[in-house]
Amino acid sequence: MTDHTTTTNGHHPVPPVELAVLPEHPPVPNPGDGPGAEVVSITAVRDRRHPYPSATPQQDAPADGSVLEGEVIRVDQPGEADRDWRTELAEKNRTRRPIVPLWLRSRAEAIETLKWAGEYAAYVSGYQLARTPLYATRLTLRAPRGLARLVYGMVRWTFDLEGEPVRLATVVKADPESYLKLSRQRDSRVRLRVWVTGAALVTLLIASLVVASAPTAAQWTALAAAVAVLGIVGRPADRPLIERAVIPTRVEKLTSDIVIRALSTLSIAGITQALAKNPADAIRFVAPITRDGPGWRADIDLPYGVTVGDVLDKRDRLSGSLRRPLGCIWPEGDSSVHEGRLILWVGDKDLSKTIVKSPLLKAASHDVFKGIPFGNDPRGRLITVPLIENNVLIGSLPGQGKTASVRELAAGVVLDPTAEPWFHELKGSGDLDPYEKVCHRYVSGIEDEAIGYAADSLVLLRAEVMRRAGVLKSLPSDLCPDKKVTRAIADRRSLGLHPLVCIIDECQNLFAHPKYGKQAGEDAEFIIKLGRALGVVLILATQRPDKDSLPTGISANVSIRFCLRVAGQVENDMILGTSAYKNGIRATLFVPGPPDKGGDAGTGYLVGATPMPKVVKSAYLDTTATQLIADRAYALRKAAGRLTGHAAGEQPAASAPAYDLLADVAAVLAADEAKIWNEVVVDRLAELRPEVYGPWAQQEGPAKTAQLTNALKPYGVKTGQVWGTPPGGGKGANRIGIVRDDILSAITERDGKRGSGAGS
Ligand SMILES: Nc1ncnc2c1ncn2[C@@H]1O[C@H](COP(=O)(O)OP(=O)(O)OP(=O)(O)O)[C@@H](O)[C@H]1O
Repeated sequence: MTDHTTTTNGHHPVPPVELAVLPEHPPVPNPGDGPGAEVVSITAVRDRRHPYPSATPQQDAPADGSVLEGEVIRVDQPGEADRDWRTELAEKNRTRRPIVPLWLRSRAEAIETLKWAGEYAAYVSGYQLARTPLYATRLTLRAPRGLARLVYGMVRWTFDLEGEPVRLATVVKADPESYLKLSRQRDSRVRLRVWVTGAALVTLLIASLVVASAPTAAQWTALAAAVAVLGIVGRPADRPLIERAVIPTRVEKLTSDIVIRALSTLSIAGITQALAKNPADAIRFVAPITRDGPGWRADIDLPYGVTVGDVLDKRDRLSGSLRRPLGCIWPEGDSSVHEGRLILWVGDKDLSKTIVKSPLLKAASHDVFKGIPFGNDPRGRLITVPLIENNVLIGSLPGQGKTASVRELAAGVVLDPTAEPWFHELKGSGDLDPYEKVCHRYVSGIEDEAIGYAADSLVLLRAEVMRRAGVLKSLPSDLCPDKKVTRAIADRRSLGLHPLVCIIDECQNLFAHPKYGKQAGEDAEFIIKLGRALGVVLILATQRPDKDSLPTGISANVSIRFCLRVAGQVENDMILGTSAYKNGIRATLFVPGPPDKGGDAGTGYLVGATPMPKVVKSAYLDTTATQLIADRAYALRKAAGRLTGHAAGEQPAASAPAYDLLADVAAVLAADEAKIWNEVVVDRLAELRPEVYGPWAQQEGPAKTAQLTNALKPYGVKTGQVWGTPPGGGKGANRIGIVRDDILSAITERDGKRGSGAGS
């Protein structure tokens, strides 16, 4: 490393000239000093002491001839760096290996692993049990050979026939001494062995007599055992009895050599150069390579100057070098450490060929406040998307799995009977049709009418957001301390703050529409910004993520993004957020096409749902499975009395906006009514538009009054105590009511704003 110098000076700023080197201590007299000592040049000595000799002696002294005091200090100090044991301890803590194996730390993963083990054991047992007749036949066929082998072996052993060739050799050699010795040994052996064999035969005979007099089952068992033993003895050397239930896995163990070899073939200049300079230490493994889920995990520090993004770009080459299918290779960064930290996970199974089963398939019901099980990461861990207080944007090229992902999220929504589904599928393919019967609002189509319906939904949703804001604000703080919708608040039906999930699949057809597009974009942005805390969730899916089809106000404000295969950086960053591509989150690495053609459809980058961006394969529900879930949701909702709107057979309002509250209130007030009670206004509104205000009028007392108070709040109209008399006549009283002039001024103010083009 280059050894740079710098200077310190206690008194003056350091001038840009080389400083005089002053000895720290006065010079100690040298025995060589004195008469006759060698005379040396002081400049030459200085130059020798200084790591970088001065080019010209003239530059040594400052121009004014003054001497500056100071000391030359090297930037890189010699010797070992002082180590701070606390820092080292912190580092060790950070990199320590888990006491409990990774798969045991997550309950879900542990259950999954045990399930695999159980399934494997059950499969092997089933496989072998099914083959017992085959094994029995084999043993029976081999039993005669086994009997022959047994008899032959016993005879040879009893009469010590193994020694026969040696005894014959002594005869041939005419060696009587050895022959006699061997014969004596044989005779004594045979004497003993004849007794042993005789005893064995007698035992066998007694056993046979016992079996002959035993019940038939015992006889068959004994016969089976005898045949089995003889069959085993008679087996040919090259043919095993039992067949393997599974072909042994050929997945190569991941080792550091394999990883280094693979990284070195990626043609990344930084890696190639570092390996050439220092093959042993260029690529560092910060932890041992371990099993992590159904695959191997290597934590690597790439050479200086190389980032994980460089490696992500070459995933296909990595697949070739590691000799594993592309769907098994999942390099990931850990930017919480640094940009060069690579976590290379090599799976046993190809993710693209895996179909993830939705846990919702068997769920009786679901709670959207717990998030929606969405899919698996490459390590087979379930990933849940938190829906409440979020909005979701899904994007990809056509045919990469957007609708399938939307279907899974929709399944979680419909299975929560408290959630109100507003589903719009603007391609007309009918992919969400199974859910139609449970939706409060539903449309499927690409024609203007369907687009207009979706646009109306956003207008209504915007008004709903405003209404909810008023209701939430008026809730006492002990009931709603955080001013946001919680499960408890959502369950209070009278408040109307239940989760409302609006899905717009193929939303580019709405936002790029010449008539509805602009307003729909503004409404969607408004809903995304304000609806989060109010239980209103927007899920948008698009196959054309450009700024005309996806207003930037939307793409900038959604909190959860799922990007399946896209064509390039621009689309990638439109869906996943600015700089995602630069940071190595690149949905361009997925292979186009459905799984049966080797593609990665259904696999994408999920950002915002987990602390770090994740590759996730969404759970797949085909039409039959979706239908099953929808049927279950329908039954649930029917039982809970939660089939509303479209599901209850209501026709959509002819055009948006469905109602204009201020205009309606103004319409029900007579010109001479300066002040009027809320309850009277609500009754008149219900008469005017029963489909909209009918439910308001059905409420009793304070709730009825509060309904109008809350609904007027977003318009800046306040209610207060006003004097009035009951409509049918009676005693006058002070009750909560409105002032007609307040309504008229709110209308004037709003219309003035609209006229000047200032939207909210
Ligand atoms: N999670 C998944 N698992 C397995 N296969 C999937 C998955 N998602 C999608 N596929 C496959 O990809 C095909 C296309 O999926 P899908 O219709 O959801 O794509 P899309 O992006 O909505 O297409 P388009 O933009 O044309 O509407 C499906 O028919 C299915 O075969």
